[in-house]
Amino acid sequence: MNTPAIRATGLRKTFRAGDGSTVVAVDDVDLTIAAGEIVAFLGPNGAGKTTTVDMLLGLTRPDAGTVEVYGVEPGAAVRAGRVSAVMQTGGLLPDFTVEETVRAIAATHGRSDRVAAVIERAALSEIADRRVQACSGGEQQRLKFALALVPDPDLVILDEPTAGMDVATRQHFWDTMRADAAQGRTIVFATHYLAEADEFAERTVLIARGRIVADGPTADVRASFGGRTVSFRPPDDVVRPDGLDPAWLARVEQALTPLGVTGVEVSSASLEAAFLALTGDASLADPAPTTPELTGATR
Ligand SMILES: Nc1ncnc2c1ncn2[C@@H]1O[C@H](COP(=O)(O)OP(=O)(O)OP(=O)(O)O)[C@@H](O)[C@H]1O
Repeated sequence: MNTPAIRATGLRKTFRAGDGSTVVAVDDVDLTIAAGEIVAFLGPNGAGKTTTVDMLLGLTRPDAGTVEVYGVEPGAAVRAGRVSAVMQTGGLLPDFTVEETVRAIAATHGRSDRVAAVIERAALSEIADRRVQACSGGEQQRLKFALALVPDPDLVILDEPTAGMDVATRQHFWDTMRADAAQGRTIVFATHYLAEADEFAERTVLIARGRIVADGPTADVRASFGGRTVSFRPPDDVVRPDGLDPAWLARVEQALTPLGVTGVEVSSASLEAAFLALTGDASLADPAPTTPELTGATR
């Protein structure tokens, strides 16, 4: 069998909180990621995503457990240019231009040949001469992404990669990621955007309070916990500014089809429903839809 990109077993990390108590940030995490997978590491704030990513990259030493990246310890994999990361924090030099930043990092890797390619890949050509301090949050994020691509790594680990990006930039970012994955790059990204996991990851690892609570194909994670949702659009004449006609609703409960309901759709429950069921975290719920729609969940 091919060596997995990541093999982590029994990972555990605790921190001492300000009040002297112990916080278990990561609690007995086992994770194996095969080469070429796109994996979302999904969890609410404080779930343990960053701490896990730090351990996968060798930035933090686990209290217990082991991590191998392509069969070697993470630091060695990083030094060999096989893995790189886009982290939430981490400095860019404000007075450098975008291109100077890429050149400086490329030089440290001995990969000055990669400068033009990564600038193009991260869609930075138009702002190559812009100083970092004048770049927007999303542009800085793209620059970090470019820096991560400099060593042409087999594995890219991204911690909240699209934070600060607008919709179009985010879309372009993921198109690039997908193209890279199609060529065999392994991509692991931490996110608390459910939609991003749903749309871009083949596999979702759901983490809550330091523990993995679900791990599988994203569609399965979505389907296995949320039951089924039936949604349909009501006829126009029962839609009111403040909602749906309650008398009509009562009749709908008695019988659906004779009431002129069209466009009935049966779809899997959202990943969000799975997330809420598994983590009990309501902070990630989408706002209520503005278009009146009826939905009913069944088990
Ligand atoms: N250096 C530290 N000292 C003390 N506690 C820490 C430290 N780093 C992390 N923690 C705690 O460990 C837990 C997990 O944090 P972590 O940053 O890994 O979560 P996360 O899932 O990445 O969250 P977010 O989405 O907010 O980035 C949290 O309770 C956090 O407060």
